[in-house]
Amino acid sequence: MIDLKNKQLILASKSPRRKELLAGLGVDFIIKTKDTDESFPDDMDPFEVAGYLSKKKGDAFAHELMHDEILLTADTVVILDGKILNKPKDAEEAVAMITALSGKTHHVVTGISLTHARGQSTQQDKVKVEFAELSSEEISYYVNNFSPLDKAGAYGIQEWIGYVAVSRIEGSFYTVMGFPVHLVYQALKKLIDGE
Ligand SMILES: Cc1cn([C@H]2C[C@H](O)[C@@H](COP(=O)(O)OP(=O)(O)OP(=O)(O)O)O2)c(=O)[nH]c1=O
Repeated sequence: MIDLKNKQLILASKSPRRKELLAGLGVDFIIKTKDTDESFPDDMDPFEVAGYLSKKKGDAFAHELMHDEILLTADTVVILDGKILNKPKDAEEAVAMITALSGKTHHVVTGISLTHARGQSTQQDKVKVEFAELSSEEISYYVNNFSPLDKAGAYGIQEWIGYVAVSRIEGSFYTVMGFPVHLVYQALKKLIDGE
């Protein structure tokens, strides 16, 4: 459905979920990765951080882009009580994060950026997620049997914990998973059609 018109789409992400979801859109792309600094200003509104970091990931590649290349970058943050929960550094922190999310409502924001020779566009999508109360046995089971360490907020909605804990979401499931496919589709179409 999206004709890239001889443009080369590059997904700059190490996330297997982003690769899988972009492939599902039916566009051809290649993957390039690089470690980028994911720091942000202390006084930044937490709800602006995902867009800011997706742009920053794009900026890290901007000087290397050829004129026919479009670079796609993304970032996901989990926000609980006005504070960002990053990726946990170990199992103990993962347990603490999920315990904090248990029985409460949080937000997940994913930002996406398209960077190309003529500029850059960034958008964000915000989702409200309600978690049921989880027992400490359930939390330990998840942390010991799945991979919370590469996920913002220490959970993957697409995994076991998503089945048992997520009682309600307002917004796109895919945004929580780290890739708002509907926004990517619209942004790519707009960029290609606008030329
Ligand atoms: C909340 C949530 C996050 N996640 C993932 C999505 C992201 O991969 C990760 C958040 O980390 P990010 O820093 O957004 O991305 P990343 O470092 O994994 O990948 P990149 O190379 O693109 O920078 O958490 C899920 O898979 N499911 C979920 O339910």
